[in-house]
Amino acid sequence: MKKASGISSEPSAFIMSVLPPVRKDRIISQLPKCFSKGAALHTEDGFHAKVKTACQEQRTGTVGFKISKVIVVGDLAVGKTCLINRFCKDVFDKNYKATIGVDFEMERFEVLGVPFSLQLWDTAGQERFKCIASTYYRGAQAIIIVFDLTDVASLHHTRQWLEDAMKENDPTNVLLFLVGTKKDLISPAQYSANVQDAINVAQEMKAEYWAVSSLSGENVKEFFFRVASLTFEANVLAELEKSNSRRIGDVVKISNTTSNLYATSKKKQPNCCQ
Ligand SMILES: Nc1nc2c(ncn2[C@@H]2O[C@H](COP(=O)(O)OP(=O)(O)OP(=O)(O)O)[C@@H](O)[C@H]2O)c(=O)[nH]1
Ligand SMILES: [Mg+2]
Repeated sequence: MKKASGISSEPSAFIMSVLPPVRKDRIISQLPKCFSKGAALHTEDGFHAKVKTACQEQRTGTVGFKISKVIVVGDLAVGKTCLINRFCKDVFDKNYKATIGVDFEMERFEVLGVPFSLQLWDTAGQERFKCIASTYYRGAQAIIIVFDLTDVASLHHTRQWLEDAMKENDPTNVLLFLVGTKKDLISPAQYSANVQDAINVAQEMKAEYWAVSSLSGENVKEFFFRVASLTFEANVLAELEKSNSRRIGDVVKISNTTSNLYATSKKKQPNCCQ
């Protein structure tokens, strides 16, 4: 895993230029299903119609060149590093090696024919490294809050992890995921007895809930495909919104009218055009 030290947390042209090509098994042509309808960011069957049309017509603006930042937080040893390593490298290490500060992995996808990259930031759960790790929280488009399905205290601590991560981020612009790991270590009966508690926490946070196992790989790919798809969808919708407001701004300039409608849209114009 690449060490993050000395590397800016912002996407850079340098990183874009050294990206490997999109792997065949990272091509997403349909919106993957949510894990639980009780705690999902949305339960539509497919991508938003506007997003599908924009992709078909190649009107996705800068999305194809963007790298979206995703941070992974949660208590020590809940399985954050194993989750990322299972998805990115298809490996699992049963020995615990604490993350020191942060690491990151880059994953390239192709969603509805458009290239899309995620930068996955793996942060340290140990208290003594929290200070370094939290300096990398800023600018996240998605936050994955991880807990261990066999350790109920780690579920309770997720609220604090979310609060800390949100201090550095804009709540209206970030997608939240709550992930329970080590599903292989609990019986189906234990799982059923506790799942509602986790779903309640996810609903309270307005997060999408997933339960996974990095040892067996259960739900890991499905989960990251969902993260990539929903982050992509949000990016395209934001891009369309931006281009619509630019178009309204153009009308203001040409017609030079002072009607209420245009007066409102004029506020959206960038300073340089006023
Ligand atoms: N059985 C099982 N063990 C797991 C799973 N995921 C992680 N582990 C084990 O849990 C321990 C901690 O995993 P890590 O991924 O290093 O935990 P972490 O959250 O990154 O820990 P920090 O870096 O200290 O914050 C390791 O011994 C892993 O092998 C899983 O899905 N199933
Ligand atoms: Mg780790």
